[in-house]
Amino acid sequence: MHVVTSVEMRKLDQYTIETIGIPSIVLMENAGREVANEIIFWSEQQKHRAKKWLILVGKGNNGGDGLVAARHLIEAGFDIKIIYAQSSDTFKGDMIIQYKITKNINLSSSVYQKDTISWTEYDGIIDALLGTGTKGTPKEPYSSLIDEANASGLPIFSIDIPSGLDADTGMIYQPCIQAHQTITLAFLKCGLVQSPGAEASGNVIVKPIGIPISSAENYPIHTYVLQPSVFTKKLNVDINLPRNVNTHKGTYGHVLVIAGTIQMSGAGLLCSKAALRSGSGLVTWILPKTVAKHMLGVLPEAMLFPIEDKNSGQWSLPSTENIINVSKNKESIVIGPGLGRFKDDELWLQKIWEGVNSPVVLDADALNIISDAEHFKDWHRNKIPIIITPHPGEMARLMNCTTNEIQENRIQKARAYAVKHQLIVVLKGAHTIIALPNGSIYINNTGNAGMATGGAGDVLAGMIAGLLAQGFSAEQAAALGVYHHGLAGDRAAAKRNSQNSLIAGDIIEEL
Ligand SMILES: NC(=O)C1=CN([C@@H]2O[C@H](COP(=O)(O)OP(=O)(O)OC[C@H]3O[C@@H](n4cnc5c(N)ncnc54)[C@H](O)[C@@H]3O)[C@@H](O)[C@H]2O)[C@H](O)CC1
Ligand SMILES: [K+]
Repeated sequence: MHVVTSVEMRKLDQYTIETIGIPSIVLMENAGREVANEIIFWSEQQKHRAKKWLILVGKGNNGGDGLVAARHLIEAGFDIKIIYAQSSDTFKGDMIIQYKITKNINLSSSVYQKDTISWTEYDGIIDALLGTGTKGTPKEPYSSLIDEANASGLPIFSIDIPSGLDADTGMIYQPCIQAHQTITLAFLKCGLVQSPGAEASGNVIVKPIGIPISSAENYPIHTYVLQPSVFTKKLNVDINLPRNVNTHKGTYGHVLVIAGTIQMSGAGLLCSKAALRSGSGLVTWILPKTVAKHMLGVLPEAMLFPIEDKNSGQWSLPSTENIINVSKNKESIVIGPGLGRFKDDELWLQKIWEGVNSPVVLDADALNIISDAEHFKDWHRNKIPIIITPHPGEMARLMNCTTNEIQENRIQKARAYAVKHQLIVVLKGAHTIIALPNGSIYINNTGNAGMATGGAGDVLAGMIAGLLAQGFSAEQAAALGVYHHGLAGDRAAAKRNSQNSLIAGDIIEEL
């Protein structure tokens, strides 16, 4: 469940080699053997023999893993050909040892020359070119070799990471191996669970090579992929906890939804319904009076609290007093879906922020208000837990950078903002990132592209507020909300046998 950067991986390697005393050559032998076993397992499932493989070998330890795999595949009756990206005079350390062994057993090999490989003769490729030692875009001849391998149409099994992937950010260089499967060693690498790296890696499996899992605890690694074991072990929550019989709706809390305008009333509706569907006992939706008139009975399970709006259907500064009064007996508050921008909205948000005493979820325009706030820097450092749920564009505005800069380093950006402002950041997108004030990161792997649809964010904000209302901590509510939001989206897409036609309401129905 741990996810590491290349630097962290090297530290864990060093700890294992120097402190525990397992020689690196043993780790490499274990790695190569695990890769060979995966290839044997896969080839046995193919209709035809699939035993003629090319192993593309780089000059570093990733290449060494490949040479070990070659030996074990030969022993298993495979027909193996090694293609060295570079000549052996560039090899060092464990790679020289492996190279000599392959020479001693006369393994068939040659140094790569452009357009000389007859790819169609082979059943598959092992990519042992570049691993966590990659720095920047693959240089020649790696670049041409990667292009040829991708063009061959053969299934490619990458060792540790697909060559051409940035192991830390998930960005892919040009070119990057498009792997059928990636056998990553010891721990997941960050780049394997962030787009577009996740897509280039194909099916990712983690294989132990002798580095103790406990080393990641001691190191300490604080990045995890959200999965049931992480909920129980790290977030101390059992996702299947049944409800206690002797309870009533008050047990499950009361959410205050501050959302919606005449143009975007649906956002408040989706947010309120999602809060109910995530299990909160009660929901009060506070909204401009003109909008409220049209919402009577639309969501009978939610209570409406109309706010004077002088027939504008918009928010205004004087509403803060009512909002703060209504918030008094609520367990959680969500501000922002369909809120729109209005005169003095920064002062409006600051007054509410300073006046309420329950955990707050900030989404959509509430985040844009903060981005434009002159002196936001401090008025959030108060007693209540804050969860913000920006999409990459909103995160870019909050951090005063471009959306691309966010997407190129999602984990670092989300972590930096969460630690600096001491709040929880839910950075939405493929593989949503949850960053905690202490720097811990949870990466979500549920969900699908069909959820890129208007209102999906309103649903997530409502879900997180609904979970907060039930007494989950801010990090539990953020993680549970993101994880189940994606699961519900996956179920909805499966039910409709389509991602394209998914709409936000379908997600709520699958909760
Ligand atoms: N460290 C260990 O105990 C183990 C590591 N394992 C495997 O080793 C790799 C990491 O190996 P490393 O030697 O650090 O480098 P790489 O093999 O990943 O390749 C980098 C290699 O290639 C050169 N290089 C770097 N960037 C580029 C580029 N853009 N273009 C061309 N060439 C490049 C660089 O000089 C290096 O020499 C790890 O992924 C594991 O696969 C074992 O699995 C376990 C023990
Ligand atoms: K590789």
